Amino acid sequence: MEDFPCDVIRNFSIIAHIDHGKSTLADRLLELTGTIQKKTSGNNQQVLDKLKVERERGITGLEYSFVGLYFWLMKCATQTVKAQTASMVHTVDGKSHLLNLIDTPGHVDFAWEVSRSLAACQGALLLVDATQGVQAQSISVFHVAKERGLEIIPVLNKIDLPASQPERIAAQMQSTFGIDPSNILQISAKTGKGVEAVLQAIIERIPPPKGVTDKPLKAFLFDSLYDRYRGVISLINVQDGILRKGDKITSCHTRKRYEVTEVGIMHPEEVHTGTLQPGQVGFIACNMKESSEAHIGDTLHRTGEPVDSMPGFQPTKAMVYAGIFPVDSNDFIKLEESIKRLTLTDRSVTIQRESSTALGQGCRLGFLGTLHMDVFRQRLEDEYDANIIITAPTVPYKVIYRDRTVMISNPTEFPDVTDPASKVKEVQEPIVKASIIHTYPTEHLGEMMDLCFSHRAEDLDHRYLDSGTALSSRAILTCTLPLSEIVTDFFDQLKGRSSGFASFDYEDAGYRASNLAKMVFLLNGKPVDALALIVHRSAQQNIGRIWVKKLHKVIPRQLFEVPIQAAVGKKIIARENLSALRADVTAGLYGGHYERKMKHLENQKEGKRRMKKFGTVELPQEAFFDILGSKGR
Ligand SMILES: Nc1nc2c(ncn2[C@@H]2O[C@H](COP(=O)(O)OP(=O)(O)OP(=O)(O)O)[C@@H](O)[C@H]2O)c(=O)[nH]1
Repeated sequence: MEDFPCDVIRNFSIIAHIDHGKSTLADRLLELTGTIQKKTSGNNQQVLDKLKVERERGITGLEYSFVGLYFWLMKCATQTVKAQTASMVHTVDGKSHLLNLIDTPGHVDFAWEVSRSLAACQGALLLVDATQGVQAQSISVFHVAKERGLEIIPVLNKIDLPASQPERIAAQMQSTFGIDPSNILQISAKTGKGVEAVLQAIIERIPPPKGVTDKPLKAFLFDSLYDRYRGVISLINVQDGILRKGDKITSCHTRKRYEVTEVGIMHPEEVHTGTLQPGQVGFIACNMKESSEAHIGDTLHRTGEPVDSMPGFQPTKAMVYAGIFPVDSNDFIKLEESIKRLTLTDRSVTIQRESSTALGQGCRLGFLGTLHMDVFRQRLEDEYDANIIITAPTVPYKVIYRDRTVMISNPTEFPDVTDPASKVKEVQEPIVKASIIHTYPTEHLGEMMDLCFSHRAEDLDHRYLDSGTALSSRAILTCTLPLSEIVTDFFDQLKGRSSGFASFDYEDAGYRASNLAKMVFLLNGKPVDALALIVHRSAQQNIGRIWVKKLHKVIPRQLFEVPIQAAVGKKIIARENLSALRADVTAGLYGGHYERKMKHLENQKEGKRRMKKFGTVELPQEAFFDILGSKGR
């Protein structure tokens, strides 16, 4: 490893949308540098695309679609299990260079990890499919890369396909990213055409890392894998100093100490080198037992020689919460054990025990986003054979009291904001900045805008990405949306309304005041106090989310979504508008799981009795709304 000082090292990643050819390009780079053998025709397995679930489902090669997107995100989530980082050596004019390809998850559910893995790079290839054009996910990752000062090498892929339109897509890249079309490389990762020029550009355009050998050891942890036998394997980038096998190291974040038992590079399989020099990228094993100990963005130093940690360390924060309950309550212990084992490999999930009157004992889990949640649920079912119900996802709310601020992630912890003694000043909800890129705007633009407005969009804007004819051009629509609006059915609706021709992405945009209302309604004839979050208003209808406050014994403490057939004024609704107040409980439980639980309970006498009471909610004439926290709306 001493043969590779900083000036011959290049650390880079590939930013690409699903199926734009990231794995194929990575394979070509590995082949051209002699890191792996050129494939024989019968062996088409991609080296860096190893994820089992993807192989089993034959996802690679799927046309761009939401199904593909789903599985691709699934891969992103499980990249915490298998990262795709590889080192290769490329010799130009007799001078050997060490090129480290560092993988980045491509979705903003993992925004923090994207930003951290890019922090280990000095450059990135921005890979765009010359038949598909720019997609929403690439834009947000591009901006993160740009903010970090990375050198971007734009690459157009799949130019071998007859449907490719390199000039048009290059113009799109110019208008979206401000890239000069003459800097764009045109390649076919499949046939290998133009890939040699990519290697050359990596060496010529990307600056080398700056590291100093005789400074104290400073290593940056950017990813980790979990190995059943060896525990956590951390992927690191040595910033300064030399890391050796046997070194005693300390984590800046946890202050825990470890002894380095293995050091090496991914080439692309693990190759033990015994040391890693400044600027180099590789793996270490150091008896870390749980993934939660390997904090992405952590700095490691030699024990007794402290260094400044990388700036801005933030632990991952959960943005979407849901309760997971066993269908059969006797299975709780087994379920909890499975969840704990699964979180060993996915450090970003938070767990808390929870119990519900109707659903029994369960766990409340926090996820980075809804897709992360779906991936976790699917893995729990597939890998641990768990038979579960998952409740409607909720987001964390910020309750601002006169003297303090409290984060609430469980509706049951919601304070009684209607009680003046509660001293609640305002309730805020998380919002995101959303981008939707879609084709055929003449047909779909109105639909997309409608969809956004019906989900409480604000600051809506749109512009065209290229100057094609109105029928074939692409447009980007941006707006702010409450996160709670996209945790339920936003993806499905987007897919339906755009006929699959839209890509969607979002990033965290802080919190804003939300509309909470107090109401009283009748449930099976009995008055029930409730809190409603008015999520959508129009002259004809108001959609409210209701938290049942004084719980009727039989109702699980869940969030209900109800259409309320009444107009709501700013402060209190006029009584005469409160006709035909009828609301059906529509989303008490998430997806098809609700029916499964019902079915299961139907087999139990007691359950039958319990579930029967899940009926129609009647809002009486006397129902009233007192909107709180409506500042600025
Ligand atoms: N014709 C053609 N097909 C390509 C090219 N590059 C990739 N493909 C095909 O496009 C599909 C997707 O390529 P991948 O390399 O798996 O794409 P990816 O970006 O890694 O996709 P994910 O792994 O799902 O993120 C595969 O069927 C490839 O064979 C190319 O240059 N030309």
